[in-house]
Amino acid sequence: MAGARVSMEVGNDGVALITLSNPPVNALAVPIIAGLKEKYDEAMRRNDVKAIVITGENGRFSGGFDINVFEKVHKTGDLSVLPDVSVDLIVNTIEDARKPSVAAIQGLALGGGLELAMGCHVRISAPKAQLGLPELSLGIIPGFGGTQRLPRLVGLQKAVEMMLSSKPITSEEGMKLGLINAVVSPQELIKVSRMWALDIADGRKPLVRSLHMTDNLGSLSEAHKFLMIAREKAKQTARNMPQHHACLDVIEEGIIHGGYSGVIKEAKVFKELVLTDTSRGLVHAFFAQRLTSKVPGVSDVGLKPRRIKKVAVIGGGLMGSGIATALLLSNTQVVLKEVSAEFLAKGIKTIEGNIRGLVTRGKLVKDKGEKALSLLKGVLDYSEFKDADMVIEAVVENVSLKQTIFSDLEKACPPHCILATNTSTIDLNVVGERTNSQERIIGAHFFSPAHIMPLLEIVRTKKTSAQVILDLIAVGKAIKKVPVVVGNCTGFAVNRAFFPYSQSAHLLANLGIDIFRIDRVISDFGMPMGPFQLQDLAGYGVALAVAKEFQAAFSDRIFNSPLVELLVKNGRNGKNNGKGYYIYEKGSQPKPDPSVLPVIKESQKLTNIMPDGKPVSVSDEEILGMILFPVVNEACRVLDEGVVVRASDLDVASVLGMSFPSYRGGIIFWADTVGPSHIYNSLKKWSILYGNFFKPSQFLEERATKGLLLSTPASSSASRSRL
Ligand SMILES: C[C@H](O)CC(=O)SCCNC(=O)CCNC(=O)[C@H](O)C(C)(C)COP(=O)(O)OP(=O)(O)OC[C@H]1O[C@@H](n2cnc3c(N)ncnc32)[C@H](O)[C@@H]1OP(=O)(O)O
Repeated sequence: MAGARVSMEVGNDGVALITLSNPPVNALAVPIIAGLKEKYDEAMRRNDVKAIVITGENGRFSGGFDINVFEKVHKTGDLSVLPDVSVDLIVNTIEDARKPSVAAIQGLALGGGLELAMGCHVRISAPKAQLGLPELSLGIIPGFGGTQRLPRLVGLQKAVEMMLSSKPITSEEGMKLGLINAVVSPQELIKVSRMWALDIADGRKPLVRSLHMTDNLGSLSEAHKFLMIAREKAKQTARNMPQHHACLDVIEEGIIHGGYSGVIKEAKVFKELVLTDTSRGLVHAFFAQRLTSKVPGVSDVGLKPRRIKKVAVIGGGLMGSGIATALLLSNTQVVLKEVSAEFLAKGIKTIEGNIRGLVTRGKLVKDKGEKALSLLKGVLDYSEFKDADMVIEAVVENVSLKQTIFSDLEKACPPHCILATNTSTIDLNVVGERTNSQERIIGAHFFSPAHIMPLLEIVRTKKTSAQVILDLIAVGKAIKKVPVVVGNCTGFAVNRAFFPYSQSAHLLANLGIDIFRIDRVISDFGMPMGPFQLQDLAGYGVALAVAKEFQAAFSDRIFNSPLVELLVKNGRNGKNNGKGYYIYEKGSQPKPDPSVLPVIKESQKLTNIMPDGKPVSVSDEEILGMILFPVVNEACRVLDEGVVVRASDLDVASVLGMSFPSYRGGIIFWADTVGPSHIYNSLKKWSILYGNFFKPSQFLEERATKGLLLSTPASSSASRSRL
């Protein structure tokens, strides 16, 4: 890895300062690990070295083992590229050395970075450093002794919580828990660490090997009981993922047979987990998410994002107030415009509710909440728009209303102001038809609730300028969203790719397959809920409106199901009125409602698509394919038309916008795991049996017949770019 190096300076005090340097996060790449070993060997040999301090360059200790190495293993299957760090470096070279080591932490010590620090005899930290073991979020477990040392330092309960949640704590909290020995100012960090190292070397302070500690572990029976509860919880929260149970097993090994046994088992299980599909999917998702803001022609042409100080939001409904909340929380001044005092008051109340709700749930400190609210101003006209840097329009989906607003905006806003719309259905070229500002018109497609859902689809037209796209990417990141740049088409990327999702569910229901079985198969796969429960939640009005949009745009591959209309006719309105496919009662889980079955029968009678009038007989695997392969098929068209920059952007969008399980890597990554030719052959078979809805797209057919993965980039001439 270019630029990765480890340096060592030996001071007159006899302390060797070892510095890790591998920008931007000092990841423990293979050359860094080799460099550390080499410097340690030198420090041990030299008589003028009494003690060692390890630190990281540029205010960061280390972001952990180099995740690129996992990607390499995933591509080659070759585990030999994983160096033996746990025993050879951390136990033998650092922890069991004759000379003491102190970790001087700043910024972050995550994963292998924290494990390296825990192998040292003392940890001194600057304030507000992030400390954590997020390995489970990559489908693996800590592999440099973290499963053993963390419980010994902070206690079993806290250690399990930190590992299973993958969430970091601050150095201040670490100090309270016993993970950190002292929190000092950044200016004093190295000085205090050197002194502490010398105090140990000269016997004034004890040398503590955390792997040998036992006093924080509690009794064996308490540990057993706690781990049993943790396993039960993991069954619910981490379905389909092996790393949570594996982590608990490895922790238990160390509690029963001692830390060193635990370290040995950890290393073995770590290597096994690296090869799982879960790790492949999660590592892919990690890099894919970081790639979305790299947009050719936008982020690589030397442009710098402009500062967006003031944003005007038009419309204080659910979306507008959610968007305003997200902006306020990132310290942006927001002007909220509504058409009447009554609507404005309602919008402001929703924003206040959003922010105070975060405070109540402990997700935001009160002062920050109040500061955010102080940045909000409600208005009824455009006078405050004269110095706005960006406007986000979030009114109802009405073409002529939006056109009027955009032509008003052109007059009310300064020429540099970005004009964004949150439309999820209307063509952006049509929205800006009555303006001469096409280059600064852009889509900012948030997902509801906008202050919580992490995806932001940035919709560009052929005329949107690169500067405006870059600015919106920067705003998206500032408000903690993951921006994905997409082209202008019905449904954009996520809603477009997933429109067949509920359609196929309806098609199966009309073929006589039990809807509750369909939902179970889909939630077993890892979606948060099945398509019917999702429809109940979103509301039938939304289902009907969305179906209409897609019917108009893609009439060649639509299944027209009368079911939702029949439900509405029968007084059902989903979760809204407590009566949908499921029964909704306060305080209990939704229960399948048998009284919906006659309505489904009526729909089956109307569509009359069951072969010989009899329900079709299919396996669970076929149900999964019949629901998700049409989604893959439409995702292929999205790729073919160049609606997304790259296949992995669609993976990220599917995970963050549709809650497709991240451990399956995203819709295209998963499809490539299943195999394009299997998907193609299945769709072809079903299209013969059940019609055009399943007909494979040209892109899928080509990939399948040529034996190519769907994620393989198309040659630029072959794809019909919308970007
Ligand atoms: C054996 C061990 O137990 C196994 C391990 O240690 S596994 C690794 C455990 N560590 C982690 O999971 C941390 C992963 N990293 C992160 O969460 C975040 O990157 C961070 C909190 C460190 C920094 O976040 P942020 O400042 O927002 O920067 P972010 O954009 O995420 O990352 C900056 C760059 O560093 C890279 N990076 C971050 N951590 C990395 C790592 N551990 N290895 C390789 N690259 C890493 C990112 O890919 C990104 O690269 P890019 O600029 O080319 O896109």
